[in-house]
Amino acid sequence: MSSLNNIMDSQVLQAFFTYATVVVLKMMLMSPLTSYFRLTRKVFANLEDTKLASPTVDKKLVRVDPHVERVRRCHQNDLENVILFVLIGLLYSLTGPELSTALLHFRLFTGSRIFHTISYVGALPQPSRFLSFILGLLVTFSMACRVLCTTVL
Ligand SMILES: N[C@@H](CCC(=O)N[C@@H](CS)C(=O)NCC(=O)O)C(=O)O
Repeated sequence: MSSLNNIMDSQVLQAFFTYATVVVLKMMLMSPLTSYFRLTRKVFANLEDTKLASPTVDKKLVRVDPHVERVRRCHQNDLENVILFVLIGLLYSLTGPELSTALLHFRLFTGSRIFHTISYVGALPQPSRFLSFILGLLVTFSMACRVLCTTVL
């Protein structure tokens, strides 16, 4: 129990919890954002959902809209990247990295995912989205290398 307390006292772990929560909260925002676009653009995924916008069930409201699909793809991309960051980041935090190095990793990843969302939802010109995606991927990769170096070597 006392070793668990020692682990929880780690500044790196506390920083990781903070940044992981920020990036997960950002990802959680994508669902309400999708709903916002569905309601304002009257675009629904299921027949029964159309009643949210029209008094009767309306088949015409079940359709695909480019704006809704853009937000959905952005959410999907978060799922492909944020979950890996949370998993690898936790292992990385347990390897005892320098606080400054760990903070650099966590901040770069969080910033890259926020910028990825802005560039995707805002349809900014490429390579803005690509660069933010690759930065986040490299950060996760760097943390994974540290985990493997600590455990294998
Ligand atoms: N699953 C992704 C893998 C590659 C990736 O994540 N690329 C970034 C930078 S171009 C992206 O934002 N892809 C758009 C997307 O996932 O919808 C894809 O199909 O594009």
